[in-house]
Amino acid sequence: MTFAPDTTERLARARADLRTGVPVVMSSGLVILAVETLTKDRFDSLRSIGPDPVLAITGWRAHTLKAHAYDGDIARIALPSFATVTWARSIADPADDLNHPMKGPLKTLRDGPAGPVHAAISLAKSAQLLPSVLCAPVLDPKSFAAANDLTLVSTDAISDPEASPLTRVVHAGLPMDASEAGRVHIFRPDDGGEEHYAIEIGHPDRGKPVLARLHSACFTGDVLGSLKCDCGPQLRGAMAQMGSEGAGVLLYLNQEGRGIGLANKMRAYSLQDQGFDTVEANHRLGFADDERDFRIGGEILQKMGFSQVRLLTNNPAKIAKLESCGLDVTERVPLRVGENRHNQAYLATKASKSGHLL
Ligand SMILES: Nc1nc2c(ncn2[C@@H]2O[C@H](COP(=O)(O)OP(=O)(O)OP(=O)(O)O)[C@@H](O)[C@H]2O)c(=O)[nH]1
Ligand SMILES: [Zn+2]
Repeated sequence: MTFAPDTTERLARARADLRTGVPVVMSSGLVILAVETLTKDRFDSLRSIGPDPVLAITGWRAHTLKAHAYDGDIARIALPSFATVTWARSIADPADDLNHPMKGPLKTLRDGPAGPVHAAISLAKSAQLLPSVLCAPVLDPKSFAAANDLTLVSTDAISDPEASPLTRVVHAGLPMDASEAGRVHIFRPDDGGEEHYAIEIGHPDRGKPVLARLHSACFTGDVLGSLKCDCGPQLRGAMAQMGSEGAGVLLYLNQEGRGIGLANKMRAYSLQDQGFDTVEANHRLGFADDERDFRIGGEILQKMGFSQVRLLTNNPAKIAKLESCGLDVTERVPLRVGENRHNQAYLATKASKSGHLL
């Protein structure tokens, strides 16, 4: 019997720590701080630990900064003696890139293990922060964490995260425009992450393919009626189709901004104001085109008793991911609604760069 948090619970704490600017200690012997929430005091403390702290960024961000990424999809930059919090932020955050394109010379490291640094960046991403961390080595991570009252996390657990199991916490009826026979189910992950919702329409037969949609949260499109994307019309179009067929299930997955979070999506929008397209903006921020984990959708559908789906989507990646979770996608049902003059280029980019079907 113990009250001590387990590996998953420690990860949840670590994400909260990074978001509040508190360092996290990794079992492989690194103390890390997220650049986005870095303060001068903590920066100075980290430097006082010893020599050789590094600033880690992703390969995408390194590419934008014309820095060598010897570690593949991440790069470790040796911290120059003149480095300040503002300097570190300018490396992590592309907001000012066009005004100050020359940040270097940046010396990236080739030697030494990159795996733990890779894990540290994954942790920052899962905290929905800019994917950049300051790392300093410590010889005895356990003692360092205990002495400073910091969270100690397993590097292996971050490097190889399993999808957290989801529990259905409640469901209740909800009459809606699309159908009066609506029901909302709330699913909560065990790891303290975002909850996801399933909107069930009618009484879909569990023995037959269900009309289904995996919708990723889009605050700007779903709530504000943004014309920059097609999410709002897709959400309402999918619900209307389920309503008119009398049955269906829409998963509302809280993976805002293709999994990078609303703050980062708005950073991407600000870059789009500067002329970059939706994919380029993600890359300049250091993210891949799409950071979503569709295993969540697969698990919810299976927990609800569905094994066969007719999937409303234009995105072949969603079909592939559901099938890899063991679901049978018997049909792709196209969902082309909501095109307007503001989102034409966005939709064209999704087709040309992300493989969306027209
Ligand atoms: N990072 C980023 N996310 C965006 C942008 N525009 C929209 N999104 C997000 O993209 C996601 C769109 O989700 P979906 O419509 O479910 O997915 P999709 O990949 O377009 O696939 P289908 O609509 O099923 O064809 C939402 O999470 C939006 O918040 C953008 O410019 N940048
Ligand atoms: Zn949208």
